[in-house]
Amino acid sequence: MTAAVTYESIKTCKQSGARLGRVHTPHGVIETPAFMPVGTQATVKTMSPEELKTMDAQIILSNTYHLFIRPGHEIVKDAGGLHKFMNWDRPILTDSGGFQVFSLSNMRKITEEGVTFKSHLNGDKLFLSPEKAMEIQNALGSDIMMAFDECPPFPAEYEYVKKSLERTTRWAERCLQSHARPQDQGLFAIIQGGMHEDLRKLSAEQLTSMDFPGYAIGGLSVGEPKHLMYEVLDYTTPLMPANKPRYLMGVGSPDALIEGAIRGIDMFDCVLPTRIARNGTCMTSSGRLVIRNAKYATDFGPLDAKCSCYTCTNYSRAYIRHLIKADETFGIRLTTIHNLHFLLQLMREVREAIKEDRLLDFRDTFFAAYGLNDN
Ligand SMILES: CCOC(=O)Nc1nc2cc3nc(NC)[nH]c3cc2c(=O)[nH]1
Repeated sequence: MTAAVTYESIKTCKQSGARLGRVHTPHGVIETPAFMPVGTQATVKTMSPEELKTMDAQIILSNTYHLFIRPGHEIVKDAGGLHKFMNWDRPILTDSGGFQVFSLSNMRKITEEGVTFKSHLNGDKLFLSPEKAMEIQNALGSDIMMAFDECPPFPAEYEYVKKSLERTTRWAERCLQSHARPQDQGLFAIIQGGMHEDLRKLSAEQLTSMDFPGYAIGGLSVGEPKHLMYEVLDYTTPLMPANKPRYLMGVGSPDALIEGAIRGIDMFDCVLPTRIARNGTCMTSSGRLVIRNAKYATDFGPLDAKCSCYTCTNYSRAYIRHLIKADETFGIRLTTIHNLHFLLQLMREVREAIKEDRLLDFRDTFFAAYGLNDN
């Protein structure tokens, strides 16, 4: 049976553990390492699909939990699936809903069967299980689905993390069993194990023995210091199959994207660029810029003189500051366009640096300009 999602290795960087690849999916190819803009409720907030294509977003992420709660996966199915519903014909990855339940819902009860929780919208009592998460993602018709997992809190007791990862493995097995359309949808498993090397190894061994088309690293970017996240990556990515995509969940600051790519990660997602854009914080090549700052009131230059995005080509800091202060939606659109373009452009430059075996040099240059040289 042809797998819906396959990984093509193009080259590895001679200077680091980074690699260039292509992820082939039913809705197109993704050049990796790649950043995935997050479209939680079937939209990357304030962006049209055409604008996302203009900045060459290759794949977007949407949330199973949110679409299950509203409008309901049956409606999306009746619309012809998520691609049709949101008019996006490139790849879509949907998460399993696990993380949202743990991070959004206040009341929840975890059992072997699944998770009972209250809707964060109206308090309705709801239930998610591996089988339910697969039913929803099948209805959405995403190209890459995530196995239903538990992301342990940080910090968490060793014994809790061990029991949790073993249940995540049993849940992954149940996802495989209930996968209705493996020929149309790739199912990625999620490696857990907290900040413990032996538990990460245990989780990786259990999951890679089940031969999923791709693997994610979960349980990170949950409040741990960045050096700890990099340490976990140092000993976890080598445990992952080299011929399958490696996806690091919830990671998206510029420095973490570069450090993750250096450690062999292929795919990233994060709400950061779109979330901080909504309060007027912009990523620029010389660090973060908070546009509300009074000093930009008469600054008629672009957000970033080195940026070629629609926002930097046509509008000034003064104008964008005015719109954000006036709570004008167009202001949020302009900062969102810029932040997404910034990260997508960064990944293009990372791929170029890998091609030329100079990713560590690129990191040093980028960090010096971005103000992250902490060595
Ligand atoms: C995106 C796929 O998500 C899942 O299905 N489970 C899952 N999601 C996570 C999302 C995360 N976001 C962050 N930081 C912002 N850390 C995350 C961890 C997980 C996870 O372990 N498991």
